[in-house]
Amino acid sequence: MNNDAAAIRIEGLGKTYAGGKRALDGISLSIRPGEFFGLLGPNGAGKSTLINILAGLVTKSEGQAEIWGFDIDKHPRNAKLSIGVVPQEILFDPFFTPSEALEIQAGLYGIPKPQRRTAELLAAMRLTDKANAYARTLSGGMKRRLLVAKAMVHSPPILVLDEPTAGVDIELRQQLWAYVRELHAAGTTVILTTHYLEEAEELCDRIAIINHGKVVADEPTPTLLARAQEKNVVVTIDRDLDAVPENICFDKVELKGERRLAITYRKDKVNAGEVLAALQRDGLGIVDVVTKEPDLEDVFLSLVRADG
Ligand SMILES: Nc1ncnc2c1ncn2[C@@H]1O[C@H](COP(=O)(O)OP(=O)(O)OP(=O)(O)O)[C@@H](O)[C@H]1O
Repeated sequence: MNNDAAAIRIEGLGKTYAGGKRALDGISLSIRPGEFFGLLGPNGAGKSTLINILAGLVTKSEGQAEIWGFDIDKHPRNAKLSIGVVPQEILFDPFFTPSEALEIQAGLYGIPKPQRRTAELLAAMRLTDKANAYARTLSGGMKRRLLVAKAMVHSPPILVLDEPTAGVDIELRQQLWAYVRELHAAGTTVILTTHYLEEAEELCDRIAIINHGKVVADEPTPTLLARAQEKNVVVTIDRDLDAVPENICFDKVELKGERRLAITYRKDKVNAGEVLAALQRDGLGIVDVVTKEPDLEDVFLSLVRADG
């Protein structure tokens, strides 16, 4: 790879499935080497289609994609060697053991026996005890870990995780992230699709949001968070209220107990001072104010809503 090359470069990528469904509609993205990149979007946004094109499992309809500097059409073999994908679905041959599954996978990539990492990957995924157990006897979490190990047999510089923690319990999720973080710290570029927004917020340096097959945001995580337009404040006032005060400053206001108002306002339209002044104009004294920083969920919803 050239020094200036992106880990992944996607230009005008489109996919129309047989039957006419337009799953990707002109996606362009550039992911830097070493980045921890989050790909978010509602169900059906096109995330898996995008990943499956990169993995060589789905053919694109138009556009270009390069993996580690290798065009997926011109250099499919090198492109494939540069990426490891942990798929969403757990699919294994139930009669192979984890050890065999990793050996077979390494064989598919043409990795000579002495260079295989089977024992090391099993240990990293805490599967050494299960090395010789049939895959069908593994728990859901163990199967998930085996998928990560399978994606790493050829030591790819890029690891893609397609919703790896869906249905995975918290403890296991944390183990999985600890390992992925280790890989990332060692230089692996990580791309993660997830529905768990707090997970993306915690792990990813940069996040792209796709909706209806288009990129609606692609920014460093803090910038994206700052873009949330909805702000929430909870104001405690000095008297009991039996009705909610209406004001054009507020987008939404809810009574939380007798003296607490949860107010949502758009920070591009008003500031907190104006919101509080509006309450004071109604004759309400302000005892306390608590503000909540927007989380990714807020940003995500406001962007997806803006996009229609
Ligand atoms: N093989 C296929 N044939 C026809 N349509 C498909 C096929 N695979 C996906 N689609 C459609 O393309 C759109 C994008 O699907 P995709 O699986 O890429 O979305 P996603 O963002 O990964 O969603 P999810 O989070 O639910 O996995 C959806 O409308 C889906 O129904």
